[in-house]
Amino acid sequence: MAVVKCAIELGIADAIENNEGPMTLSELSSSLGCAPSSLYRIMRFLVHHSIFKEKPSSQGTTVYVQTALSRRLLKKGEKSMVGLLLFESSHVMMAPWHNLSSRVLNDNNSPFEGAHGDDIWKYALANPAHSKLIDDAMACDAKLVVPEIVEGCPEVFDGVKTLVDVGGGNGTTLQMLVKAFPCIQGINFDLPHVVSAAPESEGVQHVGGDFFQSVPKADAAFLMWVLHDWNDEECIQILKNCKEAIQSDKGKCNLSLLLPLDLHSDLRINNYEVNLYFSKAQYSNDASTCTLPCIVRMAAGYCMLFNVFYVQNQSSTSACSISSSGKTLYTWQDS
Ligand SMILES: C[S@@+](CC[C@H](N)C(=O)[O-])C[C@H]1O[C@@H](n2cnc3c(N)ncnc32)[C@H](O)[C@@H]1O
Repeated sequence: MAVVKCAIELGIADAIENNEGPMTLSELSSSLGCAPSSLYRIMRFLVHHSIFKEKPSSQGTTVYVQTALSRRLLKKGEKSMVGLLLFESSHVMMAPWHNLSSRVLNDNNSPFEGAHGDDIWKYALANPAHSKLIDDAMACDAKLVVPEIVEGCPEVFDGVKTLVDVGGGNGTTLQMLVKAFPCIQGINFDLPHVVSAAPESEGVQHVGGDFFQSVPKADAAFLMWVLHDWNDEECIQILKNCKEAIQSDKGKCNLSLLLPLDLHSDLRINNYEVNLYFSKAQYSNDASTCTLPCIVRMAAGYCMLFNVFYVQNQSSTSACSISSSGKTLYTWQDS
């Protein structure tokens, strides 16, 4: 993480991109204004981890070449992950790792609170610079993920006229969804200090509040990178408030499921299928089960988030199962 942060701060990927071609160590070090010997050690590490590539040049020297991964380290551009990497490698986010043993010894103790005295959201309220780091991190993730949602399962937005993004950050996600589906009116719902710093955007209304209290009314609720922050009881409260916000005779509900990877490690490697078993099978013509569009994401390396969209008024679910290559890996009753 430290070396990746160093590469971003030095602007290594930007220098190679601006050069419009591979660079030797001496070209790169003079472009960045640093000593070749120190830079060599950084580049050796980054090449070893396949972030940059090394190849022989026609002049017999070695040159450094950009890869798809190193382009994530460009400071600008739609595919840049710099915001997320600078957030995760910030002093504030690294400090809790030094409290890991106290978390193991005392399960109720959050490492973040141990390091900073408050949970991350209260800390962000009191520290606007950290709040902006969070927003920028999430926005750069959204720029990668939302186009996949738009392209991969546009049908989940069919008929949705109003969409509330619950914990929507600075509204980047909704801005992109509303652009892709202009019939949708977006409501970006987040804590008051977050929405007050969010940029205005056509088709997106910012609403400040607390999702543990209530969620603004809409045809559909959308949650991304939210439930992993909370325990089961808190997730249930958030989801209940989402359900309250959606009229029962219309709309779509976004159902999310978190699974610990240590329990379901085989989920990592296979293709996933989520089956919802309907008590009233109106979604499909005659079958009592169907596979719905589903987005599977890794969340922080320890759990998976399944986002399943279903039409709320068409049927009620009584059970859900997740299977991979025909083998049922997880079942979940009484939804
Ligand atoms: C990890 S971010 C996800 C942002 C956005 N959904 C995305 O994927 O880019 C979690 C968001 O939840 C918001 N949040 C935390 N507690 C909240 C609360 N009680 N009510 C509303 N929003 C909250 C945070 O401010 C933050 O923007």
